[in-house]
Amino acid sequence: MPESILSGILVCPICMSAFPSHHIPRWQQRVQSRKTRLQQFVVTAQQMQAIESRIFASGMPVAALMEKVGGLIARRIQALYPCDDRRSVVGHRISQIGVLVGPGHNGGDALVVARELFSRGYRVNVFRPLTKAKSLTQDHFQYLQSLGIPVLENGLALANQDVIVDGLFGFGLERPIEGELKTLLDHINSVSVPVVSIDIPSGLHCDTGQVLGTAIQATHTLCLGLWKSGLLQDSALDYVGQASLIDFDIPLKDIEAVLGTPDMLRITSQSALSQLPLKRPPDTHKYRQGHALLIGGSQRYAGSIVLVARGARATGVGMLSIAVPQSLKSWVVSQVPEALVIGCPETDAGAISHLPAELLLEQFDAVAYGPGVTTEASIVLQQVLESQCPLVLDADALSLLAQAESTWHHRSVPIILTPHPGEFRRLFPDFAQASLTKAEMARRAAQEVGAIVLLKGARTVIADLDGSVLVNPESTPALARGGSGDVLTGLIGGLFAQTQKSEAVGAAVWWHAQAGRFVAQAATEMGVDPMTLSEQLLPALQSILQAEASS
Ligand SMILES: NC(=O)C1=CN([C@@H]2O[C@H](COP(=O)(O)OP(=O)(O)OC[C@H]3O[C@@H](n4cnc5c(N)ncnc54)[C@H](O)[C@@H]3O)[C@@H](O)[C@H]2O)[C@@H](O)CC1
Ligand SMILES: [K+]
Repeated sequence: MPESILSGILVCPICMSAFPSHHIPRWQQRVQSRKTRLQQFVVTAQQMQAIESRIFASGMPVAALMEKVGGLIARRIQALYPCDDRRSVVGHRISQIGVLVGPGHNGGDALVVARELFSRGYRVNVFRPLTKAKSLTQDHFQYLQSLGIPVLENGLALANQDVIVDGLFGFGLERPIEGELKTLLDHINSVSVPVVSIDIPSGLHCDTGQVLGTAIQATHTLCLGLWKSGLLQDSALDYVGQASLIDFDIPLKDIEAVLGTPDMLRITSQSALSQLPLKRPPDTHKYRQGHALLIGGSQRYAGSIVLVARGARATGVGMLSIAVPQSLKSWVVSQVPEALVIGCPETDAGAISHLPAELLLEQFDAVAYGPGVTTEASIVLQQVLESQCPLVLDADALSLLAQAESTWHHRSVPIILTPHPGEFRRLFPDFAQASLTKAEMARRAAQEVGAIVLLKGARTVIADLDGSVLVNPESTPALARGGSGDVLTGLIGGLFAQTQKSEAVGAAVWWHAQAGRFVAQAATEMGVDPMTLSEQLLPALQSILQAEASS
């Protein structure tokens, strides 16, 4: 497909779309769209079993599926760790692979992988710590022995391999790993041999991501078929390593039959880019592009409101108003010259005491309130809650909200809460339980109060009022830094003012995380300060759009 370059963006010469790929053949589009949708689904062990049962009931033999999956895993491992054929000195080639085999079908997969890699020239050593096995797994083991593939007597010898394949337990793990097995896994974790885990790192709970006794710290996790919920939990991140999906062509109809309207979805580039960049009608004017009001700042935390404003500015919002303590007004004007800055009466400590009566909140399409306001600003909270305006509440506003009466619950106009885990605990003590996943905590909170709840973390989740949850699967620890949340609040406020759609919240979270990754790549994780982050929001988005257009 020929492409022309306009202002540095790859565009289709036929219709000038930034996505020339839409002219690819229909069958290819169907395959592409299936792959895109597949990346969005998240399942529990029970749901995966139900999907698997449907496939088997439709006639797919269990052994055939295992063979197919094992072959795909072997190919991926071969690409990650090419075999040392002694003819090449390029790349990280390896010769010895140790395969840890469990009693169930995760172990069966591992045995197919072992056999395939053996046939492709790798030296393979298998270790099977538990002798009882499901019959298919046992059959594979018997065949593997007949091929002369060595079986290790002692699992500690796995530490001498170039790479370890972990096929001990998958989604069938049902109790904590103890005794000799625990010693073995702890030993594997203590040596610096790369580990590729099949489906999930052995020891992680498939649904909650909690460690049952101990768990493998994988270098790569090759998740089979559909993303398992446990891999998307903050607590799993130390174990999962680099995670990717092995698509073994599960029919969409079986996924849809089991998941129905999915109650949890991963945010993907494709889903976020269906929102971003926001489309502007050619004949638009500034008042049609949303008017956002940002309320924040105090003498003590003066800079936060500027970071919010810089986030909002990147969204292209038509009009930006900013309410700050009177004493900060001229400085904020100098930082955000395009904004209408409103000086508010302030307390002795330099916080906003109340919003001026002439400031009509109803004229705004969204109000973002909270960063830097201190916990003195409780009158302002009442004023914004009583307005008929969509609200984004963050930072100190959430601490104030935790002390407020519950009259704001199920407000008729949207309200978006953006707590980090500490703020969430103060707001929703009943739902902040270690036994619940973050998604479940956010879901219960959202339904209890009738608000969109964005619970921050390494894997931020967003719960909507209808019980659905989005999880952002890619981010960077570089964003764990004072002020980066202010930029996010601005992004949400700016996007929501223009769209009035809850999808804007997921798009903002994705954009913020991708910008963090973009800056970290150019300037290391240390370089992701909130000012730089806010400056790079648009270059990051542009770079992703270009990559998508040329792929
Ligand atoms: N879902 C799918 O569509 C597919 C799944 N496959 C594989 O099958 C796996 C699931 O297989 P299984 O259901 O057999 O489960 P697992 O292979 O995870 O293991 C279950 C076995 O381990 C035992 N076990 C559980 N916890 C234990 C513990 N703490 N200590 C000792 N033994 C313990 C159980 O009694 C059972 O025998 C997946 O993770 C995946 O690797 C693939 O083969 C093909 C397709
Ligand atoms: K595993």
